[in-house]
Amino acid sequence: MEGIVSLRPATPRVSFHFPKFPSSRCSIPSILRSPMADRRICIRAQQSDSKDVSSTLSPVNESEENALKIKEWEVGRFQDEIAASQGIRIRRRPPTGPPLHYVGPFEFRIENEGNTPRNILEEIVWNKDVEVSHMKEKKPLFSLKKALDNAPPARDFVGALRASNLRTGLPGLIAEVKKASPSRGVLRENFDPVEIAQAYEKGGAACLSVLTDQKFFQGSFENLEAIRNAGVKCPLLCKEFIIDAWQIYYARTKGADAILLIAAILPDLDIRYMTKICKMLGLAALVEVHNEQEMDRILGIDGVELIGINNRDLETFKVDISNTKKLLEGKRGQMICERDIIIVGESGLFTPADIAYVQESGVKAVLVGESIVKKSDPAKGITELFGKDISCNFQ
Ligand SMILES: O=P(O)(O)OC[C@@H](O)[C@@H](O)c1c[nH]c2ccccc12
Repeated sequence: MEGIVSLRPATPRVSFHFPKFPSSRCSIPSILRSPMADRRICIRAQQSDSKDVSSTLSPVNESEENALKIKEWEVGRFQDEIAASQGIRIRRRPPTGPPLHYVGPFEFRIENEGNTPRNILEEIVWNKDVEVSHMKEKKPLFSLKKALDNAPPARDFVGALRASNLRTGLPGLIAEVKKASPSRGVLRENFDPVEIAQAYEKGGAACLSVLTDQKFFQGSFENLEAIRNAGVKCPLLCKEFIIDAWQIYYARTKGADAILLIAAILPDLDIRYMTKICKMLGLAALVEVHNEQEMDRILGIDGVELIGINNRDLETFKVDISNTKKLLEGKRGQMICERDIIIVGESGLFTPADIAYVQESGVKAVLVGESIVKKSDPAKGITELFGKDISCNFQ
């Protein structure tokens, strides 16, 4: 939104065509935001070499600019409305008052919610929104698409989990390269991502998860790239807060084999759209849920092969591994079996008893960070976690 305020075309060479939305009360898919945002970047790119031209702004431009701001604001409201109707509490960006000259319903004009995030997940999402819009400016989608040709080939993430489960009779392990988290602080001081990744592979991990969020998890895309380039064979999950399809392309150019889609922040239509993009790029999508409502939403989407049940509530950080069991009971578990969906038990797993508990609940894979990354030898950490050596050498 900030960028729009500073948009000052020197000459009226840019014309805007707004999609026609019937009324400010109706719902439109949030993915419709992307063309708008892309247009914004495009316009800014066209203007990048112009001096400060604000004084030469004609009244026509001024009203076009206001119209753009109003439409973007309305689209933002539609997005939040759709999300809320699906039980999503996380708003995509801080609420702003309606733009100047807005002539919509009166209730919008007197509303003032303030711009404090309601919880940590919302704070992460708001930060990510700003971060992604800056990254998109530097590397627009067309240049990312070109970079795809030079990316290392995508490997079979789901296949690796299935094979490991068959080989060991235990859940396939996705071992997480995680330096820190907002809830636990720094987990490992001397943190060498490649060394940790190699130890995980040696210890019998089927796949790895690499956190790429810098601000809250001290991760990076450099870590992901370095692990891939070091020749680690385990397929890699890019652990990122994805809110825009652009990030999926970016992850692929950095060597990811899978990405994470979090149901608590993405409406159904985004998940449908993004899983299709993943298929197109040869990536696996791990769709993460935390409660029954999210699980039911995801089971209503065709083509989802991999669902993660997070035992940690990302809004409060409370961890409860019985969440995995709860979400797999009854009809849901049956449906998952029939469709041959792989369930990944995520977070808070520390002991062989924890692994046995989630396995009995129906998971075929687990995602583990803290308990193994903290060990001086993460390979041994895996043996301790499973209560036996699961490395390939041993079998
Ligand atoms: O360190 P733990 O408790 O073993 O958790 C790992 C993983 O499940 C957790 O890092 C995670 C699950 N979903 C996420 C979404 C974003 C960031 C992190 C996560």
